[in-house]
Amino acid sequence: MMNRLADVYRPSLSLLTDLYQLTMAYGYWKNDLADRTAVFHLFFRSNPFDGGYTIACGLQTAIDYLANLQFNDDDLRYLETLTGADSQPLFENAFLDYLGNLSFEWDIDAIPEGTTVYPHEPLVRVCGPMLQCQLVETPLLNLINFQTLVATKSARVCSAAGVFSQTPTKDRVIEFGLRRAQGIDGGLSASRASYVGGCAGTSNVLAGNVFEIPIVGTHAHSWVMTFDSEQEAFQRYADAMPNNCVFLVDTYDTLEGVRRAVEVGKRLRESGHEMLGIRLDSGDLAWLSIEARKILDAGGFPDASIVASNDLDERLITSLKLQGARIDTWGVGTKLATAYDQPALGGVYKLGAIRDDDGQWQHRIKLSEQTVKVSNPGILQVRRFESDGEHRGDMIYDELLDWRTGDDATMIDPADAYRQKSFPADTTSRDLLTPVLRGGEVVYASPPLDEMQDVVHSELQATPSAVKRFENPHEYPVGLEQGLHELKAQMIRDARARK
Ligand SMILES: Nc1ncnc2c1ncn2[C@@H]1O[C@H](COP(=O)(O)OP(=O)(O)OP(=O)(O)O)[C@@H](O)[C@H]1O
Ligand SMILES: O=P(O)(O)OC[C@H]1O[C@H](OP(=O)(O)OP(=O)(O)O)[C@H](O)[C@@H]1O
Ligand SMILES: O=C(O)c1cccnc1
Repeated sequence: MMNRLADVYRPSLSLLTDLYQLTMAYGYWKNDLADRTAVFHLFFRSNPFDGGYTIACGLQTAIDYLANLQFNDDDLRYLETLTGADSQPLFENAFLDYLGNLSFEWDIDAIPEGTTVYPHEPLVRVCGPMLQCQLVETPLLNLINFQTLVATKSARVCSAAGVFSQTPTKDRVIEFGLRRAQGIDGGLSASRASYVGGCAGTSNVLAGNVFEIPIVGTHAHSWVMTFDSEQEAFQRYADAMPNNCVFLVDTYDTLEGVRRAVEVGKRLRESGHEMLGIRLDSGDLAWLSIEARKILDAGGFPDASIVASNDLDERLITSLKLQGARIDTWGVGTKLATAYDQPALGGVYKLGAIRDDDGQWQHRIKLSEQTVKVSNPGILQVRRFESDGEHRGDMIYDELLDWRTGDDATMIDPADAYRQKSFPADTTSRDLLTPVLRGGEVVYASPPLDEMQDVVHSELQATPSAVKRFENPHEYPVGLEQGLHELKAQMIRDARARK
């Protein structure tokens, strides 16, 4: 059956899940476990891009999804058609009625967008009826994994360009990735996450409309190729759009192109408009930008921007900067929007605790051959310690255990119990997980995207520079609170003894 795109991107997203969430939901319902209270954590196990940090992103999208989640009649009619191996319906009608009448009750806490986050830290904590927690595993991972990945890439690209430098520069990064993005939502989500991560704008007009992100556009080679000469192409563009003139100068001979842009720019000025700049899209971008800068300055255009594009990423930008490139606007497409060198963040969603028949919390753990992959039990929170304006370490602690704010804190590396770090009780600290839903109602007002960018900026200012470097970054200290570490070790011993 062929659907129009407008039908596929539907208002109800309750079917945007893996079937196994629904088979488990059915199982919980059949076993009278649907309403058993449980807590799950969404976390990842390693920073992307061999980097030292990650930028949390996608929460507002996730909240929007959760706040509007419902199984409508169309969804239920589809689920009714599903059959098992014996050709009998997969789900009883009474279960589908139950889904249709579900009123969601989760308490959800999450780390605000733009915050630096690290492996093993819960980005989202979902507490509520087991069935309801289970249902949202796949969509939460879908929404948070990708945007967190792209926001991290964006922060890296923007750092390389100097966007976050202490001494302000003119540098800005524009995201140009829509044509190479992973489909419609890949493009839209990438534009949002790129903006949160520090980009100044996007070429994606739909993202501009949906997220109120500044949009930016120059012109392509086809424009220049349409006319008999480059000079004519620039002039006709200036006549048509005098208030948005960035000329792409590399169709034939780049430096000749810059000289022609200057000529057209002078005529434009006579008509009361200013040429905004030129764009380089091939050749040696360092050398060409240096030469182009000289031509623009000598021609009376010291404020004209030099935009560069062509397979740029954080490493290439770093190299171009070291070569003295005079580029001030970095157009970054494919490598940013597709998170080219690491196409997925390996975020996972694991059960941390469940209430028993007597209402007592029972810790839960998932074993693995690799110690670092063993999940953390409990109702987890993250405490970030800071001193002298710098982040010093994050401690994952269990709200069910005895550690309390104001106690001395000792944390233990989950991958190596011999690595410990302590913070005296008077160390400045804050909890990262913040209430976002209570009893299914949204209690958190997402800040505007501009403010999320500011969070990225201040978070990176406070991140040790050794953690931020691209090559062999220093591992930021993240540990388990001592009591949690001991509980986990005991649970691992008990579970292995049971095998
Ligand atoms: N000075 C430089 N130092 C390092 N890499 C550079 C430099 N200048 C350009 N590059 C990068 O080198 C790669 C190749 O660029 P080049 O223009 O030679 O090839 P191209 O992309 O095939 O060109 P075209 O778009 O004309 O086909 C691009 O990723 C570009 O960004
Ligand atoms: O290189 P990216 O970071 O993805 O940036 C976007 C690219 O898209 C456009 O050209 P396109 O790639 O369509 O064609 P071209 O390579 O022939 O210029 C533009 O000129 C950039 O080069
Ligand atoms: O506006 C541009 O220059 C642009 C937009 C998308 C992709 N490449 C370039």
